[in-house]
Amino acid sequence: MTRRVPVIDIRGVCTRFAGVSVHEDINLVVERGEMLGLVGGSGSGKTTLLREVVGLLKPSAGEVRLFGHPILDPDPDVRREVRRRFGMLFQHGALFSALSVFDNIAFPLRELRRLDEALIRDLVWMKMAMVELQPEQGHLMPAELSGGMVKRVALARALALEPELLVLDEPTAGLDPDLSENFVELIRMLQRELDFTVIMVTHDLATLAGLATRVAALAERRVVAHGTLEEVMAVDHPFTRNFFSGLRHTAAPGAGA
Ligand SMILES: Nc1ncnc2c1ncn2[C@@H]1O[C@H](COP(=O)(O)OP(=O)(O)OP(=O)(O)O)[C@@H](O)[C@H]1O
Repeated sequence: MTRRVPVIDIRGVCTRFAGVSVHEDINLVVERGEMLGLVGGSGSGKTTLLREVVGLLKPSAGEVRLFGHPILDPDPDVRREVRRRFGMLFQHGALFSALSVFDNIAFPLRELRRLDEALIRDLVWMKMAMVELQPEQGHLMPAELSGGMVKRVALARALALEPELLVLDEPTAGLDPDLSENFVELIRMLQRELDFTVIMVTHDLATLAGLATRVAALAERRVVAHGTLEEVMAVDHPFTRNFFSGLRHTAAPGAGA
């Protein structure tokens, strides 16, 4: 029987900045269709790990493989092929401020695919419809958008190449609870429809409970808990006790599993 290649395979990753260790021997596997929520205290290295997953940062030791290939494969053709298979929504620099909504969403299509403009237009409009934006909103500039719209445009851009993997850094940060809930529902609906895999960093318990099928907790430079939300909540560690204390007092989480 052949084993399915994991979407993300983080192997023995160690990260040091100027001699200070942030990660020591991180090992995590994300299988196809999973939505992994990464949690951890401030400065525990969550965003750094996401940057290593997408190849923006090289770990000091160990490696990250996406779809069976090292994200930093020496062959540029392999790197480009892997790059086309994931989309990302990072908290900072979510949109290019000098580009319209349309051009933001078209950006990865122009950068990583050779397509004619008529096809790009159709694809951009399709992605806009997916995130409930009207075609006439395509000419708006990022500064003219509400916080919720910025998130939806950034999501449309992350989905432009029909990725198999979506990488989300604090997807609901800065949204009020209603907008946050709508955005979580939109991601959940799109995931059911498009069947992509997700890795996300979040501080928000509602986002975690609403989306994550698995959770990994980073503390003391390591993964201290990994499993379903219920399993991770049950781990007796100072970080998990503190982080989940709010959830324990509310109704059972409606995890996206
Ligand atoms: N490029 C860098 N150079 C030096 N130190 C860095 C760099 N990037 C991150 N760090 C340090 O690594 C540690 C982890 O940072 P990171 O942003 O990954 O944490 P985080 O868990 O995402 O935190 P938060 O929840 O506050 O966003 C921090 O101490 C940070 O100062």
